[in-house]
Amino acid sequence: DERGAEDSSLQVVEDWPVQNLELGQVSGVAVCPAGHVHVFHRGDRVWDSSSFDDENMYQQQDLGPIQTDTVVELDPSTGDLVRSWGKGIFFLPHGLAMDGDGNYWLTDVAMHQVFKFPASGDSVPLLTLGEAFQPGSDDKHFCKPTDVAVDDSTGDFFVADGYCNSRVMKFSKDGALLLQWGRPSPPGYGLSGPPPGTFRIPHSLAMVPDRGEVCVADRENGRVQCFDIREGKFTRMFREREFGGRVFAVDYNPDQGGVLHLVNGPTLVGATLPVEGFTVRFNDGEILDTWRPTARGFSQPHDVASAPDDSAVYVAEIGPNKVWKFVPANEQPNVI
Ligand SMILES: O=C(N[C@@H](O)C(=O)O)c1ccccc1
Repeated sequence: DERGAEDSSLQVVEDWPVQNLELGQVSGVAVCPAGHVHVFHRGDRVWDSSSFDDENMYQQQDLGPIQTDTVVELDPSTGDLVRSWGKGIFFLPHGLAMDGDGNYWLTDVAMHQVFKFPASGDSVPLLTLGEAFQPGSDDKHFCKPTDVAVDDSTGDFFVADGYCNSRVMKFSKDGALLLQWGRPSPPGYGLSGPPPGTFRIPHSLAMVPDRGEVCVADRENGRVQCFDIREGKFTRMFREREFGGRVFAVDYNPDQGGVLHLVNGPTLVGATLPVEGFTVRFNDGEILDTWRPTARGFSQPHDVASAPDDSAVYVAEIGPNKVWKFVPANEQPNVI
């Protein structure tokens, strides 16, 4: 068969998860230190054009929190449900990250808040930032915060804030604001795109621990920007024509000498480039591989995750409301 020993290109694992998990819009995916796959989804809620008014106030607060478990833990090899939690807590799930202790870091765009929950899945948060349902852009408020990334060496964490702010904020492990940077991209710019340090929806974060950087999926600018974690100084950018105009999520994996996994998004206008995943070499931005779940590609991939020493890559997708698993072609489970 065509699976050569050297074929490390990623392929979707068919029938993973084996069971239908009845997920709602799948907004976040993360891999915990134990290698389990954790998924953040919206149950019966959807984010559509009626969800917010033009002051970014959530319009369905009267519905109360989602009444099904919004965090689902899956076995990495079968996709079987291991455990779920999060019933009665969230209104509009968005970002999910896990730290080296297996704690959950989540954002809710309706509540404009960032939460840390314990690995136990207990429903009492260890940390809550932002004022419930109150958007803002000062030190105590977010506006539809999108993601979190944790520096396990210090416990400091970064928040991508967000749809209606254009900044990255750095907090100490106790939630004290240490630093923030970023501003909205100015309208109109040349072929090289808007200046570094400006954003049009910082949508996803990836820690790059071995280089002391944090990378940001600058969604509507169709690029990834990286910054040093001490001063927030711009270090490098990844922006390839093949990405098209939107990059929804980014993940860093130290294997293969250090690679980024990223997913782009459907182009809103004009020529339709494929909606797919990219494996990009961190050192020079070379696209090493592109991958998609079907010939047609994704429809709305929303988050991507992987773990060191594990060749699997997981993608959360809104629309089909699925989580996909990809592995190198030469590691596909042997189907007899
Ligand atoms: O970006 C949007 N949604 C996704 O990213 C998401 O669902 O997280 C969105 C924007 C405007 C209106 C409706 C949805």
